[in-house]
Amino acid sequence: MDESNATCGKRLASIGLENNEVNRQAYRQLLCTTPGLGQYISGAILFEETLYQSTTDGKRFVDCLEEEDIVPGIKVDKGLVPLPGSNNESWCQGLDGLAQRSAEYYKQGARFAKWRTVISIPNGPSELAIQEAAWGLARYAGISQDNGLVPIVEPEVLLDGDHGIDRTLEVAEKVWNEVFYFLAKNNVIYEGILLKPSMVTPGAECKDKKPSEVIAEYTLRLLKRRVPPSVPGIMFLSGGQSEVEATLNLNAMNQNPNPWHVSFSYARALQNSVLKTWQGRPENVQEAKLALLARAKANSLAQLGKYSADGESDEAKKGMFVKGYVY
Ligand SMILES: O=P(O)(O)OC[C@H]1O[C@](O)(COP(=O)(O)O)[C@@H](O)[C@@H]1O
Repeated sequence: MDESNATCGKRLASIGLENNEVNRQAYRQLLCTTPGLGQYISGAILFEETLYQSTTDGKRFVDCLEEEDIVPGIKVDKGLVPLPGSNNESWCQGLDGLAQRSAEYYKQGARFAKWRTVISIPNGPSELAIQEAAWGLARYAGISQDNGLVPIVEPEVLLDGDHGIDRTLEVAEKVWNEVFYFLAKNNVIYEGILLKPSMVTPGAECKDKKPSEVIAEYTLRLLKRRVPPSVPGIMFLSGGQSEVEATLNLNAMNQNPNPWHVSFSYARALQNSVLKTWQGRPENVQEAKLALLARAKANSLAQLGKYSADGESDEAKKGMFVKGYVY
């Protein structure tokens, strides 16, 4: 639930709400005060505004989460900007002043951090963009650990493009190669990081769609080739997949043993039916909380390999990919 204000605005616009602090607070309040959520969710990434925000009754969101045994985290990157000298690619800002900000976030209750950068397959990816993404993630990870925060390392390989699944695997291998190279150079402790990768899927516009079993097989192949077993957890992003697709893919990955805890850190694939149920109306809040619990439970089962899609709604099966989506 760490959407930057611009991204949160897109989510609110999808249900006809204005992007202002009151509406963002109302939405985050719905999420943070869902009783029982802690049975299925162990951490929540917050945007800076939310870390310092309270409910309308004056209770800090951080305290609401802690009561549910949900560990609060903080998105620390400052977003994407064009990367000069590249093929219309981007780089992620936020290293300046990061040590001081991280120390402040820790005081406010954050115990982990997130930095999201992106790699575009149709635009290259150029060596420069991959190196820049990897270096930024590694520098951020070192600074986070130095300030007591567990860094989530997120180089998102975007879904955009008509390439097949083999091309995604090839690019993802390159990206994780560089990421671990620079993590090592920065003396980052592997036992104290979490990864947030994209699943290895065909591009969104590729005609050759693949079933969950194949996506799971490719994604695990990537992880086994590139991720040391000392890394404790892999929390996937959903990247525009439908809620059901993201859950089925995670479930398929957990059908067989692997050295990590393979789980989820979804935004859209947890929140879509919640938003659609809520519609910004106070009378829908209870039902929206139930929708959140249902998605959280489904993914909690999937990280044990025990999920079945029987009875899922049509809304949950709708894809959320938007071509050229810029956060
Ligand atoms: O905060 P940003 O940079 O706008 O990122 C957008 C979203 O990307 C994520 O990292 C992954 O989201 P999805 O699961 O929707 O792909 C979220 O945590 C975040 O809200």
